[in-house]
Amino acid sequence: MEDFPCHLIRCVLSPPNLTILTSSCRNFSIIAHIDHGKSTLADRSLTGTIDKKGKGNQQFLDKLKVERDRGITDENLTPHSMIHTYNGQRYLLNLIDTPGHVDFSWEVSRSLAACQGALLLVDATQGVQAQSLSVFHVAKDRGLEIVPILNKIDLPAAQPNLIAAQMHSTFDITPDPDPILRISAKTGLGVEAVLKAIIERVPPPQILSEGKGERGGEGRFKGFLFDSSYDRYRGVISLVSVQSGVLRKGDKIQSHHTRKRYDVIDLGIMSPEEVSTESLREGQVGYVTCNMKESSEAHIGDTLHRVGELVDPMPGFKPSKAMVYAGVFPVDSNDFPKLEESIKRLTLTDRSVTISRESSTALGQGCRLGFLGTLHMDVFRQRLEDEYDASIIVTAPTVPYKVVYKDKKEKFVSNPTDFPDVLDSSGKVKEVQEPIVTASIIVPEEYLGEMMDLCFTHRATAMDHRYLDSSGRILLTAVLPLSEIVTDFFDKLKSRSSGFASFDYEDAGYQASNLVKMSFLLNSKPVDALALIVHRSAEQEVGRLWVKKLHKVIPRQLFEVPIQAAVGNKIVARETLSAVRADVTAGLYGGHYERKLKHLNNQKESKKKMKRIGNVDLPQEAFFDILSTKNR
Ligand SMILES: Nc1nc2c(ncn2[C@@H]2O[C@H](COP(=O)(O)OP(=O)(O)OP(=O)(O)O)[C@@H](O)[C@H]2O)c(=O)[nH]1
Repeated sequence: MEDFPCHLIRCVLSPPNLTILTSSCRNFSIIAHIDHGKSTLADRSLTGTIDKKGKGNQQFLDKLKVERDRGITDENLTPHSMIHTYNGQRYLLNLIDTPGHVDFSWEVSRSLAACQGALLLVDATQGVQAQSLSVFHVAKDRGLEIVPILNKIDLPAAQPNLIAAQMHSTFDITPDPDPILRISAKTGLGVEAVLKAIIERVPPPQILSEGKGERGGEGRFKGFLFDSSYDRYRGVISLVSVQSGVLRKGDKIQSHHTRKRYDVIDLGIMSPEEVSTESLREGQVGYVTCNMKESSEAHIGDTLHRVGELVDPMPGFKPSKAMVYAGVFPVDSNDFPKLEESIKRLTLTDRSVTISRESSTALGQGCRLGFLGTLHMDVFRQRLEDEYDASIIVTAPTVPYKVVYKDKKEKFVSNPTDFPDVLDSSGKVKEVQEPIVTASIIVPEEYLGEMMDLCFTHRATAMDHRYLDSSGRILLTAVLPLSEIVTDFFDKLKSRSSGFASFDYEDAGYQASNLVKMSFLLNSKPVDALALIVHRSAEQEVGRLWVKKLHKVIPRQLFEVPIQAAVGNKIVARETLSAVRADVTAGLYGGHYERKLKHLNNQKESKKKMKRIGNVDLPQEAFFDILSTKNR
């Protein structure tokens, strides 16, 4: 029998001598759109009370503006454990938090991998939003038991019947008997039924009996590392879901991925604060500290085992994949060490950001950062701006393009400077592919036209829409190139729908595309830092737009400067910056007209010469104006 003593849970939450069967463990998460009541329900169900100061409200206030605007919840995944008695039997309920946005799909799926069920929470006044829909799909694909819940039914504006119908059709729920629970997390109405549903509907963790361990009788220890955090004094704190066996203090463990070995210093459960226990057993979810110094050593999705007791690793481990890249440079290049330090400090708590150094002739030394998505980038940028108090230049985001060669080799290119020049002339390149996403937009029907138009102008394909309910809310889906949504798509979506549209997207792989590298020439000389990758159909438009922008910010020179946008050898757009006219005849009083003409002709000649050999220096401010995403 797989019993385990819960020494410390017992002290905090339950009577002495408590033992719990693995079959009485329930690991679940709550998936919800921002403000639909996730924290309130977690507080209410796990502690039975709501902190008067309102933990939910605290989180509400702590949230970065960008997180609120874009509709995501805190990306800190902390499990909470509690004991609940039902029908005379005690159950250990582990709530594993999940980020609400699919930018973090990798984090969503890793935290869902540690669960067997998910509470799908929908606000009865707001209805289903795009974020709830995409996280729902991830949970469904993982085969989790979904418990649909309608929250905030106490509010006068609640429309429980209408929203329930919306949930039936959107989530493909059979209405008879209706599995949707109707609750008010705030007043506590119906919350008891939620706990009952977790116990009755969510299956217990499946114990994978690996070979017997050295301790005989216990299966081999196998832990799934699904999150980690960093503490200045204790190093890396890993959150682990125990798949089989037992882990105790002092055990020697090994990472399957890195093969590095560690000594377990402390372990325990989260209830909701860390509560140290003697052991973590199969079915349990808890924290482990060992002598792991760097957060980069904790690979999310990795399998941990006891040294010398090999186990089959958990399937599907893949390191996080950056989907959006941007360069970050200090405005004053002397500040680079300080900027790098701030970035490193931030990545201690957000390991999904990739960093490499980048140097640009125009902007000096900087870092190239890779993010999971656009929102992740915006959140990181805002944190960086808060942390690092000098100005930074964040270059326009790019996505990782895939260059496929005729000899079947593939190369990922995320910096336009490395993009092949003119595909046809090299002869080696077969095609270029770009990442695409499946986008979902939920919007009232009167904005459907605007939304379709927006998608069309961003190269959408496979556009489809359907009504979610009788109140006229529509789900619009489309396949869009990721590069089209990394800049200002979200802002346009919000302004063209008067703020009513909610938007989310999922990775949909790669697709061949007619992409070209656009270079910009100042006085016929290319400026590397300005190169862009654009779709062939937009080359004229983008070229014209950019030369106009450059024309505005480049200071006039003593000679005329052509500003050109080129694709290969073809100039697609041009503006001419006129010369500053120095009045060379100003000092000539009287005299013959031909004397003046001679001076003017001399000036013309020397300007021609200057133009031939002259370099146009772009001042730092001009780069700031042009490259900064804020001005795009
Ligand atoms: N009237 C009413 N208000 C509720 C209910 N549940 C939550 N709220 C309120 O809705 C707001 C958002 O609730 P949260 O629990 O913070 O929502 P959340 O989904 O966790 O949001 P984030 O933490 O920001 O992601 C708070 O002001 C809550 O007090 C409910 O059942 N009824």
